Amino acid sequence: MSVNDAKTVPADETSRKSLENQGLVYRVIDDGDFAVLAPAEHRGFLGPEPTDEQIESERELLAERRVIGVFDETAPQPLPVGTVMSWGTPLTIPSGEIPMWAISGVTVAATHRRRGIARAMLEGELRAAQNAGFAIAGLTVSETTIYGRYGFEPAVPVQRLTIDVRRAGWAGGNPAAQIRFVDREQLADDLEALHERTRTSRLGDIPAWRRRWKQTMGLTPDAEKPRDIRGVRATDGEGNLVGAMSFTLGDGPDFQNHVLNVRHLVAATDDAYAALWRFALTYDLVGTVKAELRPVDEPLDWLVSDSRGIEHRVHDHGWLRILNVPEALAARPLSGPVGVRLRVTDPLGLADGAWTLLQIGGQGLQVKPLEDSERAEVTIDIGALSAAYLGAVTLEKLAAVGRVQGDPAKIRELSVALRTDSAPHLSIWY
Ligand SMILES: CC(=O)SCCNC(=O)CCNC(=O)[C@H](O)C(C)(C)COP(=O)(O)OP(=O)(O)OC[C@H]1O[C@@H](n2cnc3c(N)ncnc32)[C@H](O)[C@@H]1OP(=O)(O)O
Repeated sequence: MSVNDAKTVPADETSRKSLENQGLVYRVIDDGDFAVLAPAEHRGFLGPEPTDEQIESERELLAERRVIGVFDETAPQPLPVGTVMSWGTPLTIPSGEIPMWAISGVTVAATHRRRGIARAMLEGELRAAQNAGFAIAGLTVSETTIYGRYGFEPAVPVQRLTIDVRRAGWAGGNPAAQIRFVDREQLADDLEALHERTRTSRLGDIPAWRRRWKQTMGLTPDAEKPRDIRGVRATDGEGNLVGAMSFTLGDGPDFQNHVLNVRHLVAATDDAYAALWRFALTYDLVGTVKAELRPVDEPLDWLVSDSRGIEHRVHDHGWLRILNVPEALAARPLSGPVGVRLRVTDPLGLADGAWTLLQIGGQGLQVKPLEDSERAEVTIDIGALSAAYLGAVTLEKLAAVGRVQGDPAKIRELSVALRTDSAPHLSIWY
């Protein structure tokens, strides 16, 4: 299925029936219902009631997505009591891209919580995605405790950096790229262009959308303090755009120690990367630089004089859920020769099975069903396999906590095969 066709996928019949048994209506929402969707979603994420202008500004994005609402027709307000949206998107993997079913905007009204509405919506999304031919689903989460039960696990970690700039110092020389301030509209365009140019070199990243960059630059009606947001672009010797950074400057303990918060930093060249960081770390009257959603293999430590001036806090960010094991594994090249009989367990019964994985020479991976699954050499649950899919966690580590069982030599063989050249990095929320 093309990634663009997700919007036409109908509401899942099993979830529709299970919610109907509770007197609830589960259905795909169309353009006419967007006026009630945005208020329900804002309420679900503990935000204020959106203005008409905000609802209108979200309409364009919602129109591109498959939106599900759960309605309680006895409720005095017409707002859905459950929401979820999804769309097809390319996910960067070692060989290029795989179509992914992205899920977002999962909310259940506080009046209807803990009676299985989210479970029905999530299981409905996974069945719909699988029926539509997607081999993998993904999401980013508000809480880490919600999605493991559906077979999702963190597969793309990121880190938060807090930099004491005076202690860290700058040791990265004088990069050639020129840094110049630009207005917010220009920087939204620059971030969009650079993200699209570079995302296929970041395992685990996905395309963004226009509204994402407008939000980053404070150009949507819900923006708080948009005038605090500044932007710089980096250009190379020929004047080509090679990097961009949006940031805010906040108060620190005193006037000489402001805090520079990096909202987004993207570079298409190593020189632009160094130039943007040098700009941030040598900003007059700034004592601390903070940055979120940075790659865990960020080379910044090697550009400063004292790497202990940089605090790293690694945390989960991109969560994946494989829906079709043979297709997901065959889509990404494994490193080196492999011959492993693998059994995958899946509590939801969507992707379980047993296969022989064979890769010899340059022929690519052959995945054949294993007749007698008892003969599997390695057994792994679907969440653990999803976590290891882009190489962020080794199977040895997952075996140490009981998520993988079997012959240690075969576990190691498959673990080595799943290794990737770089750490995955998802640079946006979705
Ligand atoms: C991809 C995204 O959109 S991430 C955003 C998620 N949404 C939010 O954080 C908004 C605020 N929270 C909510 O709207 C709701 O509380 C939701 C969506 C998280 C849960 O909705 P509910 O309808 O109450 O969940 P539901 O009753 O279906 O519970 C299903 C299971 O999840 C568990 N669960 C539900 N919420 C949570 C939670 N916050 N933390 C841990 N477990 C949870 C339930 O205990 C239940 O467990 P079980 O079936 O394994 O026994």
